[in-house]
Amino acid sequence: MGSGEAARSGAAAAPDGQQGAGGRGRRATTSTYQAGFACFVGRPNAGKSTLTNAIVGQKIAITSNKPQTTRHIIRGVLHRPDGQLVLVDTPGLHRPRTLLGERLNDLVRATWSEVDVIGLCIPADEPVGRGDRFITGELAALKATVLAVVTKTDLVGKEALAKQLLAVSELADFAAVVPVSAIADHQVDTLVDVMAGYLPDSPQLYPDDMFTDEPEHVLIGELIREAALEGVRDELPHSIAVVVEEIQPEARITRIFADLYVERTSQKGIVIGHRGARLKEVGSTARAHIEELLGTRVHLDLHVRVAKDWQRDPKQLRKLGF
Ligand SMILES: Nc1nc2c(ncn2[C@@H]2O[C@H](COP(=O)(O)OP(=O)(O)OP(=O)(O)O)[C@@H](O)[C@H]2O)c(=O)[nH]1
Repeated sequence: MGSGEAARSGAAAAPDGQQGAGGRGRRATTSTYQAGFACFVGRPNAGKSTLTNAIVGQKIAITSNKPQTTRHIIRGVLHRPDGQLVLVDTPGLHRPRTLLGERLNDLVRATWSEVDVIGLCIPADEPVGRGDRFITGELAALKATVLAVVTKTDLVGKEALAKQLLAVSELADFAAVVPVSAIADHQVDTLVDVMAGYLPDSPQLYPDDMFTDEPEHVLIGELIREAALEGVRDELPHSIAVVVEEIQPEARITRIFADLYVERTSQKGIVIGHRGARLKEVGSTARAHIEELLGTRVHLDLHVRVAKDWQRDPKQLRKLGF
């Protein structure tokens, strides 16, 4: 798979240094600088966002226990003395039912074709299934090196994990199969080492102090959306979009004006809550996270608006940034 390295499998199989010189995705045998792009793919809920966060060590991608909450591509830059691993976060590939679904799939494929290393995430606690086979097939034609990452290993015992590693390694000729638990912080560093080993020789891609190249307003929008979804995911799983209209930095405070879009008037009530209690809570939760992100005090002005059936309307989708 990928650039044709010898296939490796087995727990935490690391790429070795004996695979010849040069070429994309080859491990350098010297102390050269390696940098490149990587992403995690996998079925919804496989643990991609949680793993990305664990690696970058910053709350940049939104996670939830409901599928398909990751919408924007968010990069995290991991700085190492010998290189840079740039993580790109993608939504899950899924059967498109709406225009939003189709756009998301296009976005996913576009990302896949631009990265050097892809980690296919398969949870340790769920059997390898049709979805995993489908994604594996889609990955086969790419130039990237593909690793399998068996996620959530804290949820299973040793024996079940061994079986899962075997089942996963039988799916395809992965460059490596790495078991990992982002939540228990088990093997996360090993995974990074393995991924970094497949990056091409390259000059530094981003300055040392850069952790993400996502525009501030997108990150802020994600933090607001995450806060707004808290507790109402069952009622409105994919019906909330956020547009940050204005960010005004002042001497001691940053003023942020944002609109929260729902699809129907009935949903507006859910988001606002009794006498505005929920919206107030959403505002203070989001504000705390934004203050952390920006390192300043924040005044957050939230408005809830209805954009009828925005998921199906191309004009609305464009306006909402899709
Ligand atoms: N126990 C355990 N749970 C995990 C681990 N990693 C992720 N989870 C949980 O699995 C659920 C899904 O995780 P996400 O990181 O949102 O999954 P995702 O693949 O990004 O999901 P989509 O955005 O839907 O594609 C969340 O409830 C996480 O808390 C892990 O290592 N151990």
